[in-house]
Amino acid sequence: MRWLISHGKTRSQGSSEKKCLWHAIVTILFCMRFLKMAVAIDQHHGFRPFNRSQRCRLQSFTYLDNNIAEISQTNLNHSLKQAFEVANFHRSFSSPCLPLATRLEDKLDANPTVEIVGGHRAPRVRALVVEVAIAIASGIDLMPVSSGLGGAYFIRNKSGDNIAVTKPIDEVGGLMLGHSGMKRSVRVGGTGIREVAAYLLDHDGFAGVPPTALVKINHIGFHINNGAGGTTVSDPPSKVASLQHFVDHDFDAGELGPSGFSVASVHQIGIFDVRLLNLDRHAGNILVKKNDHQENGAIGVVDLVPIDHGLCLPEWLDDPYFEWLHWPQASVAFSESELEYIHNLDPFKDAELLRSELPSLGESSIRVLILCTIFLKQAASVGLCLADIGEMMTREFCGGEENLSVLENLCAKAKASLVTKSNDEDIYDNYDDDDDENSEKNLPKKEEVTIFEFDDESENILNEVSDVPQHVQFPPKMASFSKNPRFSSIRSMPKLQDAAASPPLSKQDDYEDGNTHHKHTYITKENSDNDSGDGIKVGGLTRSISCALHNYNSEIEGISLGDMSGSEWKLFLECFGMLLPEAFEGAKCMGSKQRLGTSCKF
Ligand SMILES: Nc1ncnc2c1ncn2[C@@H]1O[C@H](COP(=O)(O)OP(=O)(O)OP(=O)(O)O)[C@@H](O)[C@H]1O
Repeated sequence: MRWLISHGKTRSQGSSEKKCLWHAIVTILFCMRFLKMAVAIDQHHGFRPFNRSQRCRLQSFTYLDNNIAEISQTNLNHSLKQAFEVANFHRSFSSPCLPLATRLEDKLDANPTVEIVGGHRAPRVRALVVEVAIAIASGIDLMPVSSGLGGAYFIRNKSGDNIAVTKPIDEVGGLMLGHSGMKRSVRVGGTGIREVAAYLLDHDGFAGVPPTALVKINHIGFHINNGAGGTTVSDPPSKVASLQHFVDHDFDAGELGPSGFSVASVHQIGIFDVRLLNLDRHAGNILVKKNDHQENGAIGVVDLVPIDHGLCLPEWLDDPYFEWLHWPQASVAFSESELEYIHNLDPFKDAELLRSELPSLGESSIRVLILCTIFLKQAASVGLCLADIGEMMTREFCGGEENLSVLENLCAKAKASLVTKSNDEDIYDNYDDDDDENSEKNLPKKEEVTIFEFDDESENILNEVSDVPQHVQFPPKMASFSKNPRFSSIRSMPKLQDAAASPPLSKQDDYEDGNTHHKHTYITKENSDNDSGDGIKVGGLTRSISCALHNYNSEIEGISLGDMSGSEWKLFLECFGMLLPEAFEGAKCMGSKQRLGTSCKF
């Protein structure tokens, strides 16, 4: 190797410098292949010629080899340099043969330390994983992040610079996998996949979501819950986690306030949040990078970087949190290029992307994306601004009561008309009351869905987590109607309880949507005595919602989109589309100028 480097260097002084550099790289790749074979032999056969540190070095080269196509020329040189440093080639590989690994640190090396398990096709993630793999191979420690709700770690390179942030999916706020998380509509264990979905959906880096992947990562520094609330090192954990590129920043938006932010940067994040129905866009989740200093020392141009997308794409329409909603920039009309970007969004293509890249993301969440994107496109096309749109999606507190958002009301109305249409067409003839009595037989047992043991096999973990939402649909508990005077047309809608906001009509309902085929088990129990509270009238039938999983049943609110068959969903979208123009008229009554006033400048 030494010869190789010096050979490359000497020749590179001549005219064919570039050619020689590539010659050296190709030769190195050749050597890597050889080393890779050695690693394979080392891992899969009883004969283990390498000790721990040698194995680490070999792995760092193997990662580089596997991912070399993804790395740009600059990164390649940098990564090669780092890999050489890690490998520390002045030490010989001709170590004596060692006995089978018995030490803990040797056990750790039995598997690769970082492996992509979701979002393979996303740009720039392989380079990120290579960098992290090299850092881990060099023996760095994980640094728990002090801010946030816990469960995040910084990963540093050998020089001590942060290069990535990783969040194991089982460490969110100490909650159990599969249970309701910080928001009921996103389960614990479902946040990592949403972080990756957000990156995949941020086409052309429009909002600036940092490269993110879902990985299986093996590091002794992870917190292990051993059941007794303590940490043990006897069984080093292999965890599924989101892995995100670390973005150098100076503040978060909460520390600075919005006055220095450009209209475009606020719009880009806002448009993104609307599409994905982000429930958690608080100011701490917007990083701020200074670009410029004004003469008076004030902060000039800044870049905004959105992070923490674990609470996007909920399983049903939930109440989003948009920090930017009352920032003046949100009331400025969209620019031509923003309108073009919105116009070019294709929600069905996005849905396909998620289905193919992240198959364990539930269909109900994908429908939320489709619906919100359609809403955004239509709203922007009639001239609504970001603040108008965000307001229509946000619930309103009125007299101590939470009212459904305008968007939710529109969906409830569309669902109600769907039921009416469906009844007219007699599509529910197959509904059988007798079957309903047996419905609980079809339910997953309580333990099956409430207990999620962490498993070494990441795919199993992801499937377990995703199984819950796919089998159990929670019919919405309806809140009262929006009383927002801006949306007079919505106010005239009937009360939801009477409007039959579509609880499921059969225990099992297959639907086809695009290339996928889904089966849902609904949880219903007939109770004709109860037509108040949870009782919802549907086409003359009144049912109360009985859920075997009591801890999930209480306080669940929101309109579910996942409980419709494929044909119902199509019909629903049609109805929804027809309701939009009238709703937008109401929103337009109050123009952005009125909200902004005249003295507002950026
Ligand atoms: N990509 C990143 N680049 C730089 N810093 C980051 C990045 N991601 C997270 N951080 C830092 O880590 C902190 C915690 O991250 P994050 O907000 O994603 O975790 P969290 O535990 O979900 O927090 P919370 O839910 O309270 O917002 C952030 O406040 C930020 O300082």
